[in-house]
Amino acid sequence: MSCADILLCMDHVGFQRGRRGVLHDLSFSVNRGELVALLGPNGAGKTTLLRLLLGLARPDGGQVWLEGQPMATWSRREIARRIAYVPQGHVPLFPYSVRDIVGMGRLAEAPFAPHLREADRDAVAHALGELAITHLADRAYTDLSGGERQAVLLARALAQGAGMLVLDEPETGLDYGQKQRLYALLRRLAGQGHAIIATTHDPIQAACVFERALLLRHGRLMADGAAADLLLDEAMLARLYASG
Ligand SMILES: Nc1ncnc2c1ncn2[C@@H]1O[C@H](COP(=O)(O)OP(=O)(O)OP(=O)(O)O)[C@@H](O)[C@H]1O
Repeated sequence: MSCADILLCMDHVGFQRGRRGVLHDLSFSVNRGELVALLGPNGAGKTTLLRLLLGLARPDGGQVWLEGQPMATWSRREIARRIAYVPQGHVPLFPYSVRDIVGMGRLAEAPFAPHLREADRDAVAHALGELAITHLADRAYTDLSGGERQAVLLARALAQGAGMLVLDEPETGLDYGQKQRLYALLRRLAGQGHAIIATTHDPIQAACVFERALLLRHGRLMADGAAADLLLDEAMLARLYASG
């Protein structure tokens, strides 16, 4: 597989924790405009795979490529300008306002700026509006519900302005309305050319929202194909989620 002209590419990637193999010989690529769901049982290696895609962990074998260059050659700031990450279960330390948290998404653009510039403030306002949380802008992040915090982290990722979004179980804690807005937003962003990869534990919902699915089991890629084909196939889901 050639990774030269591809946005993000994994080429025969393996990853170990101690002596235990967590990911084995993974090869796939994600291009601009793709909306990709990553599914697999608990412990399959989904979060680990995302960490490799973000350059937060290094493979023990194979190579991760970003825009045709090995991930290890990019600086953290260069990666942050290209990939925004919404992690699982973020624990806040300080009572920053929602506006400040979302504004932190602009740091990759202007890390040494003493204040947000007008373009940054516009990006923050736009992101708050997209997630329908403008009314929370002056509230302390630490005082919000889990679902509200999740929406704030999504807004921060959006404000970052990166071309790729990596989301770890983004619908966790969101109510029905917020989930529908999230899915509509992801589809809109993909339509505008963003590449999006998100883990989820809901295959039926993912079949409706995502175009492509990657199925991971015991750290191996079991299938990579059209989400509606893979995720509405009961035999496929039974194999993916079989115990043991
Ligand atoms: N810090 C760590 N130290 C040792 N092993 C770890 C660590 N983090 C994860 N693992 C192991 O690596 C494997 C993959 O974990 P990972 O979190 O990537 O799975 P996951 O598919 O995201 O699971 P879930 O759906 O439960 O979030 C699991 O067996 C897990 O126990």
